[in-house]
Amino acid sequence: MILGKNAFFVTPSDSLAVLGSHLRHIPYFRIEGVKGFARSMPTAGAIDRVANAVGVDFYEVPTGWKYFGSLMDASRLSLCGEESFGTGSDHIREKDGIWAALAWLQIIACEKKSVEELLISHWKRFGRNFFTRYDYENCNADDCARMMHKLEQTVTSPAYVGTQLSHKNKSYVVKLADNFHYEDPVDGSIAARQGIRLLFEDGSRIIVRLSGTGSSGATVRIYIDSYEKDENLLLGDAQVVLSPLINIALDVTEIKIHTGREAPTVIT
Ligand SMILES: O=P(O)(O)OC[C@H]1O[C@H](O)[C@H](O)[C@@H](O)[C@@H]1O
Repeated sequence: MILGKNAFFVTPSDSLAVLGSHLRHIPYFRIEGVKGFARSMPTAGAIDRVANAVGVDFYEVPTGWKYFGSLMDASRLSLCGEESFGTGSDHIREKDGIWAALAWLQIIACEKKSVEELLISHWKRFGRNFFTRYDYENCNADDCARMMHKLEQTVTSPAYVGTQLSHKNKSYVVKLADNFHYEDPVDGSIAARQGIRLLFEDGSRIIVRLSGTGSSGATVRIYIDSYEKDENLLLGDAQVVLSPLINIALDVTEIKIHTGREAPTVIT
């Protein structure tokens, strides 16, 4: 986890994106070159914009480090990360927090900027992905399966594309909605039904999936990725900016009805 002065919090998605746009400062990449970037599907889309701007291959993979490993083995990946804070490069086939902290220090030294200044410059250039994750732990597995089934049926009906979802004065138009399906570009293996994605026209996203690591019952994870490129809103309070999309996500999933939970167990 990267924290600047006065506990300035950097989301894992932003950390990945800032690393991606400054790899030229790290000697390893000057020698080896930059092969590709990847993030897990629920991770906010900040790195996508960097990949596009610098012309590097980009991969969106299901949750689980093994998907990055496959790309690394094939020399397709230089930098990867997940919303759950794992970050790494291809020097080792695992998450490496020490490497990530050292990479940040190298960038801070070269740019002569604080963590906060680096983030503000980044948001001004690329826009900002405000992000939060709601976890509902130890829910009834059958109720959650029903919720996921109903949500998938609703959002994957062809008429759903173009739907406008609103809360108070903010509206989002559905650009694409699916249950994420991944075909590994190296070995062709398929990972189907990896989580429901609602992608909006402005680049914002709602992701809903069941955890694969919960120990009892089912854990529902709802990921909110609210993209903002209006300069006046870049420094807004994250909880205020995220509030409309959070409310939309709670409505669309009907999570309170299905799980009986008034609030998540954990908010990250
Ligand atoms: O969201 P879950 O299915 O519980 O998975 C949470 C985490 O599990 C493992 O640690 C994986 O290596 C991570 O990639 C993943 O983020």
